Order: sequence, then C-alpha cells, then structure tokens
Amino acid sequence: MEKTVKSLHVTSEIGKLERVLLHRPGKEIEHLIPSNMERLLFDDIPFLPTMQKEHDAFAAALQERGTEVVYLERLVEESILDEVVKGELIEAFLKESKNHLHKGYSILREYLDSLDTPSLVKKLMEGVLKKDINHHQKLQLDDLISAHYPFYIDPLPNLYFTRDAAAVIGEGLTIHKMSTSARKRESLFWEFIMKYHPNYRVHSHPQWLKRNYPFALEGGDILVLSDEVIAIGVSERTSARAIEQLAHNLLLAGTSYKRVMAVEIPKKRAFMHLDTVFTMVDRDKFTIHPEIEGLNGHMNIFILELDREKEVQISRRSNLSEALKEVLHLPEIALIPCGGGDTIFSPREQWNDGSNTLAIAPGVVITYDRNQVTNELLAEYGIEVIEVPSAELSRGRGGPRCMSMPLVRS
Ligand SMILES: NC(=O)NCCC[C@H](N)C(=O)O
Repeated sequence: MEKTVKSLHVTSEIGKLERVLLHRPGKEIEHLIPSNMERLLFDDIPFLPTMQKEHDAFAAALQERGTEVVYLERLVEESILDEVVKGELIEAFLKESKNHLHKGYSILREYLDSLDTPSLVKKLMEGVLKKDINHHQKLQLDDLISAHYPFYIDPLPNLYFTRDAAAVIGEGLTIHKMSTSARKRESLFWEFIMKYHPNYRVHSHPQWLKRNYPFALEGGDILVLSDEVIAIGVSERTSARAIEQLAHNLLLAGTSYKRVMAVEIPKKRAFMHLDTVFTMVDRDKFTIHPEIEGLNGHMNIFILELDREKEVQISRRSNLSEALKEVLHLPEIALIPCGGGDTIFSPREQWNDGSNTLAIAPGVVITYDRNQVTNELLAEYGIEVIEVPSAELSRGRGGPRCMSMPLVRS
C-alpha cells in the first residue's frame, strides 16, 4: 500500500526526513558582483557550475536515503494559477524592492507581465538587469547617480538557504519577516505558496507567525527539538519580540507544544543563526561551537511556558546542557564541540559550517566534507556522517541544515 505523506509535519529535528524543500543555486549567483556582494551577504563570488554539481550531490544524498526533494521554483510556479495571481506576485515584488516608486515602474511591470510563468519565477529570483529592458531611459536623479549599477531588482543569491524564509513547526509554519533587506523578498514566495498552491492552501496549516509581524525571525534560529519544545536563537537575525509572540501563538494554540526555549547567542556575522553554532544530531547528541558558551558553560537561556491563567511566563536558565536535559527529559546528553574545541580547527570549521549538520534520521547526518575534524569527531560519537562536496556551496556561509527546509519528518 502506498504511504500517504502529509503536506507539512515536523515535530523533531532528527526524525526521518521524508520531504524537504531545496533551491538549486541558479543565475542569481552569477549576478553577484564586487559592488553588491557584501550587501547581499556573500564574502566571495562562487563558481556556479561547481556549486550546482555540489548541490546536486547534496540532493542525491538525500534521495538515496529516501527523502523526497521538492524544489522552491516548482512550488512557486505551481502557485501561479492564473494572470491575477501572477500580477499580484509581480506587484508585491516591485513594491518590496521599492520599484513601485520608480518612474520606470510601468515599463518594468510591462516587462515582467510579458514573461511566461517559469521565466517570471526565474527572473524574480535572478534579479532584473537594466539591460533586460529595452526602453531604459535615464529618468530620475537616482538613475543618473547609480548609472553604473546594473540592476533594477537585485538578485536573491541566498535563496539556496531555504531554511531561513519559513519554518514548519508541528503541522503549521512560520513565514518570516527577514532581518536584512538582501533577503526580505525570499519569504514572499512562501506567502504565495500558502495562499495559492493547490496542495498547501487546501490543508489547514496554521501560521504561527506571519510575514507581516513587524519584528524579524529567521528559520536558522528555529530548532524543533521535540513535539513539546522548540529552541529559538536570539541572534543577529531573530528578535526577542518575534520569539515572544511566536511562543504566545504556538503555546496557546492547543497543540502538543508546551515550551519555547530562547537561547541567546553572540550577535555577529559568523554566528548569524543558532544553527550555525548548535544542531541536534541524535536523540541525546548535539553539535556546539564552544565559543557560544561563556565561562563555566554560562549562557542566557529563557524558557517560555504558559501558567495556569494561560499567560506566558519566562524563567531563566544558565547552562545549555542542563536546560536540554530538563526540556527533553533526558538523564544525559552529549555536546560535540565543532573542530574538537581546538583553537584553530574550531573557528575555521565553524566558519565553514562544521556545526551546521542536517539530520536525516536519528544519528545520521549530512555534513560538508571540508570539516574533517568535526566529521571525525561525530563518527567517534557513533554518528553516521554522510559528507557532501562543499568547495563552492560553503562560500555563502551556510551548511546542509541552512540549505534545507524540512516539510515532513516522521
Ligand atoms: N540558517 C543559516 O545559517 N543560513 C545561512 C544563511 C547565509 C546567508 N548568506 C545569510 O547571511 O543570510
């Protein structure tokens, strides 16, 4: 009998990964140039053909283990059911890239309207070049001043980090107000998928936090530790305000969720999300970048839960290990240090996402091949490590967990 898989269901970080959303890096990567690279959150310009080969190897590793891979581009295309939805998406993009204020707006709108659906979706991802549009005229002071800048609409080179724009928790999801203007438009796609995609709109998937909530939240900060508790990083990208509102909505919804554990991490680029320094690899094993722990393992951890009056109460903890044992009801846990905690290997491998593992089943993870010290250590702890090539993918500062958005885990 064929197994029926729900359209969204995630109550674990390590349960068998049944279905995952990826985005194969495309031309948006070739639209990185030295003058936009830093603003678009890249430290270098990756070589796309190699990057695509590496990404295909990542997808193949998932498929070989029985995970169904779904591509973002396809979901967006399938959501554009007619000309009205297409127009709505174009308008939203123009507005969010502030092009609705531009005198060339109607030419831009006409150009995007003229594209068929697959070309439009690609174009929105890759960015719109000034040279794409025949009738470009220097209409505004801004055009004259920025004549050398080749884009009307910037590319979205971070799209292959599908983890961050939205996150499935239980049978619902959060769609994020992303923290940087370089990435804000990415979560628009999810708004459209939930509104119009035939498979998603028909199911009743609650949105625990919507994209129009005014404070930032990104998926790399959300770890679904169990069917009772989620951990969220208070980070460079995720605000305490968004966490508190999400906790309020999730805990009051009457699901199995009872606790939200907010974990404060240093607000710096290398540690942009909680999953760049902390991931779950087995029922009782986690990776950690030792630098996030202060003296004697001290950290700022807050547990949010409902009291009898159904008000959210906050209590403080200071030790990650102890807090995890408490919320997961475990007698012992192991924190596996990235790079073995070595003064050289640890920061080097964290920089290339050594602690950013993707669990595809309990004790089975996908990692980047370049993080040799961390990978060997994981194996010593009894974890099965599936390595994928990473020379170019790693340049975007995200690893296998960042490059995947679990849709269904069992
Ligand atoms: N979850 C993650 O840590 N995602 C990696 C995002 C990297 C991307 N260049 C960014 O800065 O947002």
